[in-house]
Amino acid sequence: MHIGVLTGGGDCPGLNAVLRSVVRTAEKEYGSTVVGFRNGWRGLLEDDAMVLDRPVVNGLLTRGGTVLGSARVAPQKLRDGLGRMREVLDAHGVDALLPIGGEGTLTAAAWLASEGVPVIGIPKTIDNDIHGTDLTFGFDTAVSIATDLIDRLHTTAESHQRVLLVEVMGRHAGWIALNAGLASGAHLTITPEQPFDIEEVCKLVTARFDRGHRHVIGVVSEGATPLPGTMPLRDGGLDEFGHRRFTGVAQQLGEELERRTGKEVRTTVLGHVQRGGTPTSFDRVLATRFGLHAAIAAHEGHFGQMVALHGTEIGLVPLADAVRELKTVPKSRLAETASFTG
Ligand SMILES: Nc1ncnc2c1ncn2[C@@H]1O[C@H](COP(=O)(O)OP(=O)(O)OP(=O)(O)O)[C@@H](O)[C@H]1O
Ligand SMILES: O=P(O)(O)OC[C@H]1O[C@](O)(CO)[C@@H](O)[C@@H]1O
Ligand SMILES: [Mg+2]
Repeated sequence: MHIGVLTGGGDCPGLNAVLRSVVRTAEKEYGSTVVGFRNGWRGLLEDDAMVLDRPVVNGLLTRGGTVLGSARVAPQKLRDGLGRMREVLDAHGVDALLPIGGEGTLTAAAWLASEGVPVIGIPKTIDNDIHGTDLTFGFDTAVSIATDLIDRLHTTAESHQRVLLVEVMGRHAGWIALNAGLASGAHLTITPEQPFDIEEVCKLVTARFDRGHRHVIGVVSEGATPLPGTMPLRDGGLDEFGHRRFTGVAQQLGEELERRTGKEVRTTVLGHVQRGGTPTSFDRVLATRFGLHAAIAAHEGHFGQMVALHGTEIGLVPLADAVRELKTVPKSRLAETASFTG
């Protein structure tokens, strides 16, 4: 069998580990071969391919990023390019395509599957917002990095009796904020799932200083929004791929908080450091198991499916189900943070 792979969307720790795992399994267990398409779907449209064999993937287990490169392509371009993508897959003799990506890449994969292309999806994203799988690889690394950095902010916040707000990634889902907030003992966590009330935030901050505490740490998802009518948030419009352009919610919240409470506020935006560097051992293992099971599923012909973590086991779920909606943080998980707020 000849397997095609590509990595789409934002890069994330563990992508290279998946590539290594797919190649090792395909070659060693089945005597199969693997071709990689560069820069996500663009590589398939432009026939930009590279051989992926064991010498190429040696040493990739611990390396962040993706040796295949990643890119975003306007969905309409993909839809217009279906014929071209089929030609390229045929020209390479690809029997199964394994797209590795977030909800966007997997939505494209589900659509290709519905058009009869033999596809098996592999879920990746630091955001952990893919349905049908308990976790995606990259998430554990992102939470670990964010936790470590927030830990470091506690000391400065205390020394200066400041409010320190930390903006973490999370466009639609607050998983990183929730977990990094709990792990680092944050006093306040704000996620996209629950619009915040600036009045409540001010009360929490004032009450904490009144109780004699010397600092406040707040974790804010980049996609958080204020309750309508409570405070303004600049509108950045949409980018060419239809994603909302962020304008720095934590910074704007911080300015408003400082104005209303008189407390000194500083904001740190963690940004892409959350996606960089080597994956944690957890993500190395999850990525390796996803790659292994996707290669097995390809050889068994389970097309139109996505590999997924269920408890401790790796299973398969229909791609169409996985991309129907995003997995956001449920109210019950948000409620769990109540005891640690303030
Ligand atoms: N609705 C869609 N239909 C077809 N293709 C899509 C669709 N949404 C996204 N894609 C394709 O998938 C690519 C990657 O999507 P996106 O930029 O949302 O990243 P992702 O895979 O969701 O990863 P992440 O969100 O973790 O960065 C897009 O550039 C586009 O080519
Ligand atoms: O790297 P870019 O294109 O700025 O994308 C950033 C987005 O990608 C992610 O890191 C992964 O989906 C999001 O958390 C973030 O909103
Ligand atoms: Mg996405």
